[in-house]
Formats: sequence, C-alpha cells, structure tokens
Amino acid sequence: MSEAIVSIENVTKRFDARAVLEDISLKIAPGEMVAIMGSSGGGKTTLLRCISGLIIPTKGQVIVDGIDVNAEPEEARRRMGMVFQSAALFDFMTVEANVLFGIKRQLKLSKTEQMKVAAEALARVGLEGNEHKMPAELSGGMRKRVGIARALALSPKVMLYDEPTTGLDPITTYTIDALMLQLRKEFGMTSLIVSHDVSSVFRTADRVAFLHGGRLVFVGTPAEFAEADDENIQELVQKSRAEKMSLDN
Ligand SMILES: Nc1ncnc2c1ncn2[C@@H]1O[C@H](COP(=O)(O)OP(=O)(O)OP(=O)(O)O)[C@@H](O)[C@H]1O
Repeated sequence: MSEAIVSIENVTKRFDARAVLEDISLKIAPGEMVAIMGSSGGGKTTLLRCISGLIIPTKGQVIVDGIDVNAEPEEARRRMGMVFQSAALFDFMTVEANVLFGIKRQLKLSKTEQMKVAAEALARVGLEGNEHKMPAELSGGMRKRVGIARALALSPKVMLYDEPTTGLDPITTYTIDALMLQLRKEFGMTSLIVSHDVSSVFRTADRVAFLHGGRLVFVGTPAEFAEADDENIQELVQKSRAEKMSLDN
C-alpha cells in the first residue's frame, strides 16, 4: 500500500472497565473508500469518534495525514470532514448559513470569498438554487447533501461519514452513493463510511472492515466480505440478499 493517509494503530477504548474497542489496527490509503460495518454495539461509532478526535483512545493512536490526532486534535481535525448521521443541521438557519458556519469559524476569508466557497460546495452536491431554504423544507437526501457540502467547504483530505444512507429510500441512497464516489473521482477524497447498508457498501467501498464486540474480525474487499466465513457477516449478507429479492419482486 502507498503511504497511509489514515493509520489506526492498536487502538483500545474502554468506558469504565469495559473495552468497547480492542486493539484495532487499520491503514487506509489516499483515495481509498473503506466501509466500517459491524454488529449493533460493535464499536463502529466509537471508532469513528476516535479517528475524528472526538474521543481519546485508552491505548494506541490514530495518525491522519501525518498528524497524531490526540497530540494535535485541532490540526488533525482540519484534515477531516465529518458528516453526521442526522446531518446535524441548525434548523433555524438557512442552507447557506449552515454551510457558512464552519467556513466563518475556520477559514480566514473575506465575506465575498466565504460566500463563493459556500456556493461552490453547494453546487458540488447538486444543491445550487437552494441557498435560502430552511432545513425543514428539504427532503432527507437534501439534508444529507447539505451536511456533505458543509464538510466539503473546508477542503478536507478525509471524509468521515456516519451512516450516510440510513433512513433514505433506495433511489436517494443511490444518489448519495454516487456523490461519495464522485468526490473520490474529482478530488481523490479518502472516505471512511460507517454503514449498515450492504448494497450501498458494495457500490462504494474498496474495502470493508467488520467490527464485532469491539474487535476487528474481518478486513477485505466487498467480494471477499460476501464470502467471509463469519456467522455475523453471513447473517448480514443473507439479510441484504433477501431484502433485495423482495424489492425486485
Ligand atoms: N460514552 C460512552 N460511555 C459508555 N459506553 C459507551 C459510550 N459510547 C458507547 N458506549 C458503548 O460502547 C459500545 C459500542 O458502541 P458504538 O456506538 O460504538 O457501537 P456501534 O457499532 O456504532 O453500534 P450501532 O450500530 O448500534 O450504532 C456500546 O455497547 C455502547 O453502549
């Protein structure tokens, strides 16, 4: 693998005495799309939070673009864009104001330049012309797009997506998948995607990492994942096949 842009090194996280992550190591190459899947309570969100610096591992470290996330959290966070499950928009602000929020805080730009960066980010996610709408006026898919635009506006090298397609219908899911792939094609964006959605993962991910009980029990391509000899993985794959068949009929 070329030099990793994200390097998770022997990360253990305990809450009180309970280990929620146990000795996780994973290297992600620039431009790679890696899905983090797993059983409910397996530790996916906790791992994403350790990577983003929102929580500090009990042991081990995370290096993002050469920066130790625990030692220099602000510097590391500048390299990462976080897209939250609920999109986490401010409901009392317009779409444009939501995207401008991080730009104003993090980028030293004139007002005109700030507006230009926000407009470009909204255009990249296909939301031009929606600047003055309120979040309540948007569909679930559009809200996710605003969340992506807000992260994208700060030009991160790595995007962290927490369940980007949960709660979306299959067609909207498809458009969000296409958008994540487009960002890789255009900017070589590295992505870590926490997901439960096997179909979406198969469309987008280069590799799948599967967490069970806080341990990384599988890392491999989607094709290897589909054939993996692990009962929790097979349960998920079979469930997804059954859902797909019922949708097709
Ligand atoms: N701040 C916390 N304090 C104590 N326990 C926590 C905390 N955050 C998470 N946990 C526990 O850690 C375990 C893993 O949680 P996590 O949210 O990372 O799992 P997950 O794989 O994302 O689950 P799900 O798919 O259900 O969202 C759970 O048992 C959870 O209760």
